[in-house]
Amino acid sequence: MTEEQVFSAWLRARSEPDWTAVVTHPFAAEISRGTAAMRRYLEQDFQFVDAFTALLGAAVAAADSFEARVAVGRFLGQTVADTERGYFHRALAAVGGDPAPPTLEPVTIEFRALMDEVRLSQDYPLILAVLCVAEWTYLGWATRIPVVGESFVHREWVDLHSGPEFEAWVGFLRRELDRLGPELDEGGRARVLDVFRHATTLERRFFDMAAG
Ligand SMILES: Cc1ncc(CN)c(N)n1
Repeated sequence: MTEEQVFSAWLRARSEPDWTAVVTHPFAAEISRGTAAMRRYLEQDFQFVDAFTALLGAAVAAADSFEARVAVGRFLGQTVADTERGYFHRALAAVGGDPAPPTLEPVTIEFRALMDEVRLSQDYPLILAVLCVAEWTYLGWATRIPVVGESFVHREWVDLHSGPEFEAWVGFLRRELDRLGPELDEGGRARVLDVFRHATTLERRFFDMAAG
């Protein structure tokens, strides 16, 4: 099977032009240069990460193998609950951000609703679809940008979403979709595509919101 034939590549190809718009988004370039207005982005993204963490927990519960539960559980415990949590606390303090902002942007509300919906479905391929979009698009922009700014707020955010460990995590999510896709019937594949596309559109709108 060629790269283009695997399920994850099929999903990504059908999520254009939004996919390319996310990984080439001007706000991502702003993050890399360290000139972006990060406060609103980080405040809203901390609310995203809360629902995303719950979704990772659902993936542990819904996965169909011990090895998959371990891979997701390890990422949840070591990266999100440790490195990423620490980053958010330090970065929000540095930019004067509110960890519990009074207002959630419409795109934040919609993204959280999508994550809650697939979490409650306990449908592993649907859960994987959202996780894969969120991580693969971030790997996409974070590995494209050549130079990062001096501030840890920008540098660590790029580091968190690039490098061999993050690549391996995205590779795992893709392989899980590639393994499960051929086992789904047409309706099942269409549902995964629907969620994948919706999440990609929300990623684009999230960056649009951050860019102001
Ligand atoms: C909106 C969004 N999408 C993805 C990621 C990467 N976990 C994030 N932090 N925020």
